Amino acid sequence: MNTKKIAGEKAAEFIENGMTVGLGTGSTVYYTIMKLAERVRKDGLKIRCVSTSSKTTKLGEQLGLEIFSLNDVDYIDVTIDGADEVDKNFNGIKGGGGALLYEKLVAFASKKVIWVIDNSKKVNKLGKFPLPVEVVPYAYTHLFNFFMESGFNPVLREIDEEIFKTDGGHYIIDLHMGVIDNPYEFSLKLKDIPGVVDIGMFLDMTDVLIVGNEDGAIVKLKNKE
Ligand SMILES: O=C(CO)[C@H](O)[C@H](O)COP(=O)(O)O
Repeated sequence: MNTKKIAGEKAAEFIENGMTVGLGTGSTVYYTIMKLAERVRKDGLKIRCVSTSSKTTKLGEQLGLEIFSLNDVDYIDVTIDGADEVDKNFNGIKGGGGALLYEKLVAFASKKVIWVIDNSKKVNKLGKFPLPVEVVPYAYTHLFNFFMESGFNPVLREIDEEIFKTDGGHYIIDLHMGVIDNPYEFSLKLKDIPGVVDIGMFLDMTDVLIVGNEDGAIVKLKNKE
């Protein structure tokens, strides 16, 4: 049973004619994008989309979805995205796929944010998943050393032995912290460091969580059981 598919496809049901839709990045929202493209093709669903990464733009365009730049829309009705881990308050860590900055910008411009995950992503406290920090390349060695001295166990993200570059032209340093006891305080502390562009901690941004299980999708609304 593909629980990512179950969650991803369920989320597509939240999209209605005429909406502007934020398309997240990753292997779960992939199924949402496939389903939306199917509805556009078969049912004549009319939507405008804003993408969170070059990867998603490529997929969306291949499937015939209309992709607009974030600056060309006034707002986004609903954004659907994945997450790497999520706590009971719908706070989470994202950026495993390296798209955290654009994902956060798109979420911020959205009236509603839906996350699609499978059961394995649920945690009591954030921090098991390494926290991605997007940094300016100009200063990355200094930031890396600072994180090292602070005991944050930094790892510079590489792919095929090359430094990974985000769509925004930045680098990512993943912090292997373990449990983060006060995510709000820690988030402010990190974002205050010169050269940190953004971090993969998404606090108070998500309204709906869709969890894919063997038995189907569970839809949870924020602050409701
Ligand atoms: O934040 C992300 C990309 O930057 C993804 O949403 C996150 O990594 C989850 O991906 P997947 O659905 O493939 O597990």
